[in-house]
Amino acid sequence: MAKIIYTHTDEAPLLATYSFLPIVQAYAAKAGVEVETRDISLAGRILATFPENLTEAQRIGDALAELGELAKTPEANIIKLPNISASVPQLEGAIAELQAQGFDVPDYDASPEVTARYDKIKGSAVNPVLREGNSDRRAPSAVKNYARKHPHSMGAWSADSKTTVATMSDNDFRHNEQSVVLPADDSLTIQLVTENGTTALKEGLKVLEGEVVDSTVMRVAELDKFLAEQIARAKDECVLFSTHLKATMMKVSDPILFGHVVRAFFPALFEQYGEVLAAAGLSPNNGLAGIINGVQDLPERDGILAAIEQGYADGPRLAMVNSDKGITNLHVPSDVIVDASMPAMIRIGGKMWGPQGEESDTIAVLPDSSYAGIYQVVIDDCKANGAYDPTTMGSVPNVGLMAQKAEEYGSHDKTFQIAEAGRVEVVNAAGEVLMSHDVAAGDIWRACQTKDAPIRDWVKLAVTRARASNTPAVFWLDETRAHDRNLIAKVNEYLNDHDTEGLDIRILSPEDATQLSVDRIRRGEDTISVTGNVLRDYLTDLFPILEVGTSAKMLSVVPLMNGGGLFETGAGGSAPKHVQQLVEENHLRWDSLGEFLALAESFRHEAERGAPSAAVLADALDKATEKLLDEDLSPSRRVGEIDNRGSHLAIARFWAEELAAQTEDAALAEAFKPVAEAFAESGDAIAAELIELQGSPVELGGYYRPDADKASAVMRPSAAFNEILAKLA
Ligand SMILES: NC(=O)C1=CN([C@@H]2O[C@H](COP(=O)(O)OP(=O)(O)OC[C@H]3O[C@@H](n4cnc5c(N)ncnc54)[C@H](OP(=O)(O)O)[C@@H]3O)[C@@H](O)[C@H]2O)C=CC1
Ligand SMILES: O=C(O)CCC(=O)C(=O)O
Ligand SMILES: [Mg+2]
Repeated sequence: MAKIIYTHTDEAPLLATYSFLPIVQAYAAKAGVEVETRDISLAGRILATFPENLTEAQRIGDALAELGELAKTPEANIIKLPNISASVPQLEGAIAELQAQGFDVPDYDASPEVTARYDKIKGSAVNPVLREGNSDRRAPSAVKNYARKHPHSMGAWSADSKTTVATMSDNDFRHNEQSVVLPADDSLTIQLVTENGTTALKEGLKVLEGEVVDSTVMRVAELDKFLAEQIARAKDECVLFSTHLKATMMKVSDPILFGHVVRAFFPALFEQYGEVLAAAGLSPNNGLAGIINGVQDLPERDGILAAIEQGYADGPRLAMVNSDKGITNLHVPSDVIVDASMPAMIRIGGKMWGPQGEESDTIAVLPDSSYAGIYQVVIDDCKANGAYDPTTMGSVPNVGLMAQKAEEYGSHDKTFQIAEAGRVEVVNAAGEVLMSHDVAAGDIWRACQTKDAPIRDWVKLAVTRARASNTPAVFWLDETRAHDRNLIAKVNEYLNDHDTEGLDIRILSPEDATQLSVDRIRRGEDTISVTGNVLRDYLTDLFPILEVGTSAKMLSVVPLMNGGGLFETGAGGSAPKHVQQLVEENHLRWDSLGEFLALAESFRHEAERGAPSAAVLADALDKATEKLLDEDLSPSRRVGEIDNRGSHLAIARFWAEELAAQTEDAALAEAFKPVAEAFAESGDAIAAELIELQGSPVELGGYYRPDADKASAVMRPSAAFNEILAKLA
């Protein structure tokens, strides 16, 4: 039997799964397609890591490792929902919850060995394992048409907006980059050479012929100087200070950068109490909230809290995550994540929220300048020409290089905070020094690898998409960056392997590519962005959020390099604030459009492998999705209106109608006739019921690991709806 794996993840997408998966399983079974789940949630991954701490009954297998292997085989057909890439505060929260639920998992800092095991679960630990292919993310035409007909709100931009991006002009990752292309398979050593001797930071790093390896360093003395300047500048210019990092995906480097921002904002706190905080194990890398919670029992508590208050008083106004609750940009490193936070700011006219809940211009600090410039181009364009118009604007789909832990994605085990001044060298097996950087104590040094096969595959995917959509494609590569120069040479070479006759394919720096793309979207023209991994992440939130209001509506396909398919649902994350709304008022505004789009592609993939009924399911689902968009039945943000469950009802109903009406597969039509009839009879009443039940708090029995029965009861509250699905059993 054909088999699709549907991932069990976290937060809002997990809750949506409790409602949607039973529908999918019931419908797919009729077409001979089995849909199984695998638990890759943060809680599940923690439990799978510590079997020896659990009872026999509590143990679960390592589903991520299993799917990682599956992704390398032609059999793979995986639907991947967004999952938590946990920061340390999130990881500690999940551990505490599991302990309270009776799982005897150790504390994060129980021992260095335990911390090392947890660090493998931390941050972006799922996506790089499953993404054994490059990425193809775009807004399908039904979604673009919907946005043109029902434009989302866009804040106004004013020419005198003081919002700006601040980034380093030297001494950062971008400016210190060195890059080599390996002439043959090799084994590398990364070593720190100091006056006291040589220490290996990493040995036996296997590399393949044609692989691009780069290394770089962020010099923290210069970083601190830069941050102090930006804090003073925000105060002078009376704008909010905000910082936008990726402490989740860039799990080693970016929490350290975040910690520097916290220190820079509260200099007196760290000058006076730095040692006390360090002795109490409280690191600024994990945010202000951890420090405030952690000092409650210390004798220095009052002085420390006063120093924090003094920091707020002395500094500029800080951008807020939740001004009602006093949660600032610096409270938790995973609250403000650059890919989603910068577009959200741009969408509302270059504003963030200040301490009094006021909308305000901001200096957006992105310390490393590798990619920060693209946002300044967009901001300048909006200042000059006003906000974009979703009813007329073109689209910027993306072809992203990410397979086999390409570029920054794979840097985690090659990122080091330098203990002692000296020189970091990358040395090959023959003892030759390939790259070398002088470093000071505290500097952040990192290396990245990009294998040749994924680069070839990426170029091919770009040409394929340019041809299929008859759209110009731009490689966003910067000839003043060492890594990008190596990539440009490869792109030029590999383009020769393809028929590019009549295609418009260019290579431009990220800033020039942004300018070209925004000029074209204003004219209603589309431009494919072909980018490395970080820009893939940034652009697949930026353009969708501007074009269609959210990255939830993206089709996000990963053609796996060994022939399987990974179908991601949307391009956004797990939207923690949606869970809060469900718990408080029983309304889930998660939009499952990404799931609908991914599922159709996954069925199609199954059909190509010999399950013809799956193609019928796919086509009917796509038609149902179009109808759902047409009739505006996506979840509303407000309680008392259609939510995630109501939109699942709509998709189930339209999908059944389409299946009953089609003539390609008589058995399927027959099977779905009674279902369509049942929906015709009671669908409207169920829709009303799903709205009426909203308004009061609900109990899920856990945040990271909700109780399955409780979550299912909340997400499948309509007996009438459940009975209709039961007809298919
Ligand atoms: N692929 C993956 O696995 C990814 C995982 N993540 C993880 O997700 C978590 C949250 O990250 P964050 O940066 O806040 O990003 P999110 O995308 O989760 O949230 C940002 C905002 O995007 C909007 N949004 C995104 N998806 C949907 C959807 N399906 N339905 C409705 N609205 C949506 C919401 O905006 P609004 O409420 O304004 O409508 C939401 O508040 C983190 O743990 C992060 O690590 C992040 C990105 C990708
Ligand atoms: O892997 C992650 O942490 C986030 C990934 C992400 O944001 C994306 O793929 O768009
Ligand atoms: Mg992203």
